[in-house]
Amino acid sequence: MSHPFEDLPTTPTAEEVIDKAFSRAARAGKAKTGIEGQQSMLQTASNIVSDNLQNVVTAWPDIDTLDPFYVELADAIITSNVEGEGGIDALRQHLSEVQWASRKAKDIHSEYQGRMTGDADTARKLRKQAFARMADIVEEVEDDLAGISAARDALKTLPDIRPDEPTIVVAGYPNVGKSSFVNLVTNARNETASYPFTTTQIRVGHVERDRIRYQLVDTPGLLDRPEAERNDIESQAVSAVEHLADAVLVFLDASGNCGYPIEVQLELRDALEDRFDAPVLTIANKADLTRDVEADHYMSVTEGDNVDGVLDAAIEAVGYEIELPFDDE
Ligand SMILES: Nc1nc2c(ncn2[C@@H]2O[C@H](COP(=O)(O)OP(=O)(O)OP(=O)(O)O)[C@@H](O)[C@H]2O)c(=O)[nH]1
Repeated sequence: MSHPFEDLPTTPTAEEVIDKAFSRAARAGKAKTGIEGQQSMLQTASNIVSDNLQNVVTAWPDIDTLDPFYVELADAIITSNVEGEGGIDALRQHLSEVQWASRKAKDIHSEYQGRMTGDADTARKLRKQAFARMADIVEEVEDDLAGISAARDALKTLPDIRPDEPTIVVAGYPNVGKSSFVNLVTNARNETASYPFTTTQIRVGHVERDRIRYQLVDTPGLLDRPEAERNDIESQAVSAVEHLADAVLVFLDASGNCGYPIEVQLELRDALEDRFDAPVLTIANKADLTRDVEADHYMSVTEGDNVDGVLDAAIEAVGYEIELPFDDE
């Protein structure tokens, strides 16, 4: 399984839908003459419009049944990446408008089909009228299709984050060694995925212990600054990450090499401790340079000192256990 927005197909524009419908209809019309030709054109155009619009809607996962992590993250991503778009509520509205247009194309067909009797000329006139109305309907949802398309593009490259997988979130100020740690323990630089989140990315790596896969999430630009400096979108992204975390590692760099005094790093740690329900462990990294700070664990990623110990502690804090069958007996 991957994330729910990965396989979304490209969204057609209103113009593409209309062009496709009318050119297919013209072809269908050539195969038959008289009234039948006109009826066949109408049937084809209506089917193409209705099906193409319906496909746009059904390609999306049911937002109401998505994990709250995805809903919140998608909302933040659409709001921050798609100009003028009002997040997931606007997306919902776009989808329901397109659904409406799909039904309307079918209605126009049934309305005109019955009337297209009599002579071929009248049938042609009615067919043209029906086409004009169908084109109007599709044009009416032009902005909705554009909105859906933009949301799809923004969400497609979401990293493969799995809300159901036990998750260790790595936090701390920039340059304290978060990505060095994630890259080392997940032992696969290329496994980390990036998501351009305004100025921010989310990096994900995986590690397996006792046949359980853990995901390590590093959110540079997000959990590495005081709450007060975050804008609304970023706060929302943080709350998405809150849903996700089963344990949090806050990295400190007491050497000050990272460029932030230890006091402000400790303030961030305290704020994260307050904010997250999951256990928060304080990790003093760069212990090869100094151990002059109180912490739960000391580590040097570059020296490979106690890196496994920290990972073990995180996994223990997650406390995830597989339920074995027959455990009760
Ligand atoms: N001496 C020492 N240097 C370290 C250690 N861990 C990381 N560094 C160095 O610290 C610098 C920053 O490390 P990163 O892993 O990029 O830090 P980060 O927290 O991921 O930084 P951002 O990507 O900005 O969020 C790099 O030059 C690392 O080589 C350590 O244990 N000891």
